[in-house]
Order: sequence, then structure tokens, then C-alpha cells
Amino acid sequence: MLKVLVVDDDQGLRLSVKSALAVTQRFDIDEAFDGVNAMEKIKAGEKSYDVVILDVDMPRMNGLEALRQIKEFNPGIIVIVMTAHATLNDAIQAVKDGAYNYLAKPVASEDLLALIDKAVNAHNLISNVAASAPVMVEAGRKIIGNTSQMQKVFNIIHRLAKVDTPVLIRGSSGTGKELVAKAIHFNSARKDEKFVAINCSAIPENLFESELFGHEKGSFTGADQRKIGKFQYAEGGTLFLDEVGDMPQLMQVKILRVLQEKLFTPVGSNREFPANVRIIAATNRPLEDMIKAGTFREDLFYRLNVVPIFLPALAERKDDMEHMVNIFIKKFNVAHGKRINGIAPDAMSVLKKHAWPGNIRELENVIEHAFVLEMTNIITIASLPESLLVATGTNLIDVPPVMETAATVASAGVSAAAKAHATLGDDEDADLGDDSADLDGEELVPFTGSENLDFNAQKEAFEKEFIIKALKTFRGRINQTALHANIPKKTLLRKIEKYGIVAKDYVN
Ligand SMILES: Nc1ncnc2c1ncn2[C@@H]1O[C@H](COP(=O)(O)OP(=O)(O)OP(=O)(O)O)[C@@H](O)[C@H]1O
Repeated sequence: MLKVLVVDDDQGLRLSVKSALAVTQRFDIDEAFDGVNAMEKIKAGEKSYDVVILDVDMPRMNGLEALRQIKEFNPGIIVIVMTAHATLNDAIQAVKDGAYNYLAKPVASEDLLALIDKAVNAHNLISNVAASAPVMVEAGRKIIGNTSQMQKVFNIIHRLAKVDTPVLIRGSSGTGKELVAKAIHFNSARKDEKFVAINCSAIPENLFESELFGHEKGSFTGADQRKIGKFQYAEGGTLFLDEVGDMPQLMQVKILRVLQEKLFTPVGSNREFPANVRIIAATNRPLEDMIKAGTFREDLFYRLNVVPIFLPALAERKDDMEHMVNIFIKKFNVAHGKRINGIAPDAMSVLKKHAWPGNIRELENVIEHAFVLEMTNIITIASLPESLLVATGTNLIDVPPVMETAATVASAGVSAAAKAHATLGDDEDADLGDDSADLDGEELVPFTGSENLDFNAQKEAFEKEFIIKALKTFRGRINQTALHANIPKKTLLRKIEKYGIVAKDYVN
């Protein structure tokens, strides 16, 4: 018998929920009058509850806090939240925090019983399966994430990979929904078959059915030959329906039929074909609101939403950011044939300040942008996109000269920073000063005699090359170049003129 705890400060409501459950004689029912009382009962451990039905709006400890404590105490307890319409946002937050689902008050007993059954089925489906992290996608690619939110996601991915249910992945754009879908596929028994992704928002409505199910020759104008659809193409594998919230309503009905009957019919055909395809859907749209507005089918939602996965926005997992940046640096070192060693601490602070509306995709793009521009062996603020600096209120002029920055300008092939300082100082004839003591004459290769041995010519060639590289690094900005390369601005301007350098040429 399932052990259920009903938590509500309204005694009448507690009673009505209890009697709805009692009729079935399937539950051992207990009650608590608020969150604190519920936690006392759960922690006392007299009964280990399978399901908690939890009101959101309660005195002393509200439902969201109780949910957090319940999940911390035992993540396996199924929590169903009850909410008034006015607190729908809390209910959605509760689902993100680990509640199985929510019901609007007044709660209809048949809805409650149906939801408990679904929750218990889903729970049985994914329990008893060992979970471990990290999660590999295809070709040894790992999903990055050390935060507790991502560890939870990895856990669910591992479990979902062992079963064949539909999956609904929720999260804003760029949070990694497709990557997670691939991870489920490539860790599942279907891994040797195809993973086929389609973007529901990109297919014209009149071609949707044929795109998914294929068509017979002549079945509509323009169908001049038979074509197989994505269901047939993905046979045995996984079909990823991205942006499922944008699927036309007629197609929602047809997909629901495939999910229920595991059969599909190509356009213009009389034959039904078996659909041995796992469906993973993803969306960043508020499906609950769309159901209320009548634009997304509730029955399809419940079919897909057997075990939902919520991906956190990057802004909610900033602790993962440094690790992510370093992995992207490794990836782009290979792709761009560069040897960047890391990111300067001040550049990292700017990244942490940003709100990241485009999430991980945006972060990846920012790092690739920096790779293209960076002239040193470390990502500096100067190579971050202007838009990011503006969005984070970063003024390059205010950035104090960072040792790494000057040093790495040097390591990009322009000798030592100290040497630069001595060479480019206001006193044109300054010698190499104390820094020259580092040079061990024993190790230096003597001139062969074929080089230009004139000291001034060599010094000028070096100065010109140094200034051009530094201007490229700081995108032609005189103040930044002077500041970071440690050259008095007056000297820099004089040298620029002397060598006929056009700073504007290095703006991009
Ligand atoms: N945890 C992660 N680890 C490594 N890379 C990630 C992670 N999450 C996302 N990415 C990368 O970010 C980019 C966007 O990911 P993905 O396409 O999966 O996002 P999405 O949520 O499906 O986006 P959209 O809703 O816009 O289709 C991809 O290049 C992906 O490889």
C-alpha cells in the first residue's frame, strides 16, 4: 500500500483530499497541518512516505521550502503540489525544484488519482537503476556540469537511458537541450541506431506531415516521387522533436496517435507502418500556459511529460562557468590551431557578471570570438566582444594593467614585457637595464654575419612589430594599448607616426 502524506493548513481541504484517496483503498493516508509539521512527520521516520501532496501557501513554512527540505531529506519521495491559480508561478517553480507536478485548487479527485498513478509509474520506471556521472554524448563528448543542479540532470539522464519512455526536456534557448537528448540516446540501447533531430519551428505547416511520416508519389502537388519521413529514417533510433511547442495542432494529434499506437501512415498511403522510434521532445515555451490558451494539447503534454528534465539557465549555475570556459578553450585550441592557456582573472570576472540570455551557446560563441582576436596566450578582456563589455558595464579604460596581460603580449612573440618597457620608454636611448642580467650570454647563439647587425635597425624593427601586435590585441585602441603594453601614450603616438602605422586598421 502506498504511504501518502497530505499537507495543508486548511483542514477542510485535507479532509476532502483524504476522502478522495480513501475511496480507492489503495493508500495508507496521513496528514500534516503545515510544512513544519510535515517535516517532523517525515523526519520522524515512523512511516517512509511514498507520496506527499503539498499545499504551497501555508504559514510557518511554505510549500516551496517544505519541498526543498523533503527533497534534501529523501529525493525519492514523490511530491505533488496543490496551488491556487494566483500562485501558478510558485507551482512551476516547485516542478523545477523537483515536484512531480502540480494541481490547481479545487483539486478534482479523478485528476489527483490519475496524477498519483502517473507519478508512481514514472518513479518505478526510473528507480532501481544505478546512476553515475559524468554523462558522455557521442564521440567522447562530455556534458559539462559540476553544480548540484547538473548532477541531478545527469542522474536523470542515466536513468532515462535505461528505459524507453518519451522525454520532455525544458529549458531556455542554449541551455543544452539537444545535447541532453543526444546523451540519453547515446547511452541507451538505441545508441547504434540513428539520432534524428527536427526543429518543429522550421518546418512549414503544409509539409510537416510528409516530413515526419513521408508521402507516396503524387499524394499532393509537388510530390513527384515517394519520400520516406523522419519516422522511417529514424527506425530503431531516437527522434528529437526540438521546439515541440511550435508543432501545428493537427500534427500534435498525429504525434499523439503514434505515441499511443506506435503506428504511422505516410501521406497518401493506405498502409500503416510500425514506429519503433523513441521520442524526445524539447521546448523553451511555457506549455502549461499554451494548454490553458488551447494551443498545445494537454493529452500530448502528459504523454511526453512522463519524466521531465529541466535544464537550468547558465546564470543559475555560474559555478560551472570557469570549468566550461576551460573546456571550450581546449576545444578551440584544437579547432583554431592555437595554444591559449586559460583566461585572465579579470576577464573571468566580466563573464561572471554577465546575465547570459543565450546561455551556454552564447558563452561558447564569446570564447570562440575571443580566440579569433586574442594575440596573447591567455584570453584577456580586450578580446571579449564589445557587446558583452557594454552589457556588463566594463570600461576598458578602468581595467588596471594586469601582469598576465603585459606578460602574455610578450609571449605572443614580442620578447619580454620588461624589455618592451625599456625599449619603448620615453628615453629612446635607454639601454636594456637590469633585465638584461637575465640573459645568459653562454646560451645565446652568436650572429652568423648574414643578419642586419645594426642595433638601431633591429631595435626599430622590433618596436614596429611590437606596436602592431599590441594594437591588434587591443583592437586599435590607443589608450588600451598604451596602458596594457606599458608604453607612455605620448611615446606610443610618436612611434606610430614614426613607423607609419595606422591604428584604425586594427579596429577589428
Ligand atoms: N553542459 C554543457 N556542456 C557542454 N556544452 C554544452 C552544455 N550545454 C550546452 N552546450 C553547448 O551549447 C550549445 C547549445 O546547446 P544545445 O543546442 O543543446 O542547446 P538547446 O537548449 O537545444 O538550444 P535551442 O533551444 O536554442 O535549440 C551547443 O554547442 C552545446 O554543445
